[in-house]
Amino acid sequence: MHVVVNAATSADGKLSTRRREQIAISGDEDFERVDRLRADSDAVVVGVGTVLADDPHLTVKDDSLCDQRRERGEPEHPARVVVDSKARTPSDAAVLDDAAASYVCVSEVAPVDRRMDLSDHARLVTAGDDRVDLLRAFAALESSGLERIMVEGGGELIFSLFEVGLVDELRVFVGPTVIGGRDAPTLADGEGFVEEFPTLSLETIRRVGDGALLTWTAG
Ligand SMILES: NC(=O)C1=CN([C@@H]2O[C@H](COP(=O)(O)OP(=O)(O)OC[C@H]3O[C@@H](n4cnc5c(N)ncnc54)[C@H](O)[C@@H]3O)[C@@H](O)[C@H]2O)C=CC1
Ligand SMILES: Nc1nc(O)c(N)c(N[C@@H]2O[C@H](COP(=O)(O)O)[C@@H](O)[C@H]2O)n1
Repeated sequence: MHVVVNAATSADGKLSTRRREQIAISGDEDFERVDRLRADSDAVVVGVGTVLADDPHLTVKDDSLCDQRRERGEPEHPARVVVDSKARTPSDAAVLDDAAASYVCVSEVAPVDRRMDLSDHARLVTAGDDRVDLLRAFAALESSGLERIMVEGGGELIFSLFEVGLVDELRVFVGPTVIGGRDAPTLADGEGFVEEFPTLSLETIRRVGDGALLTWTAG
């Protein structure tokens, strides 16, 4: 399995505003790059915080990229995966529609009625007691044939993936906006590290529109 985390931050490192409302940090050129990365992935993963905030669809937008996937014998869109300990994903969430396969990773604390409801719309992966055990959940995804994983956020999930050593690559588009706000989400939130900080190797820096794309590998 290869896990790429991709996100867009403002120039001051925020993923969105303190209201946790989605804002377009990427410009057209970066959204096209993100679409190509989705098209090259078997699954796109987000945390439930992102689903509740943005209601994303996580499908490939460019029809020619969908055609190329079909020509390669792949489904038109990658699978969508939500990491959601308590099964809070709304049943009418866009990620659960019929456009592509959907997975919801839950923990044992998820209420049975919510699990039953979600199982009508998605394949459920149960891993962890009170929080999704990401190592077990990602191993289950790999067993289902999902090898090329793209993670789109948000900050809580990205931190946890670094914590358990699941990140192979980090691609960050740093855009020309300043958002500010001590409560605005950043690229890696969670508890934060106080020692044994994960370190990255910088592979490339490239100008994309009015921002910069930084590509790092985790060692
Ligand atoms: N600019 C960008 O590229 C992106 C921005 N966003 C923004 O990020 C914000 C949402 O991010 P967050 O609130 O951080 O939520 P998140 O999307 O990281 O989801 C976190 C939630 O996932 C669940 N979870 C289950 N097991 C977990 C585990 N082991 N580790 C971590 N979380 C686990 C928990 O319920 C937790 O509250 C929104 O404002 C959204 O707009 C989200 C994606 C990309
Ligand atoms: N790459 C990127 N740049 C931004 O500026 C963003 N705001 C995001 N957000 C992510 O994109 C998802 C929306 O996906 P759909 O267009 O609905 O398919 C959103 O939920 C974030 O994960 N990403």
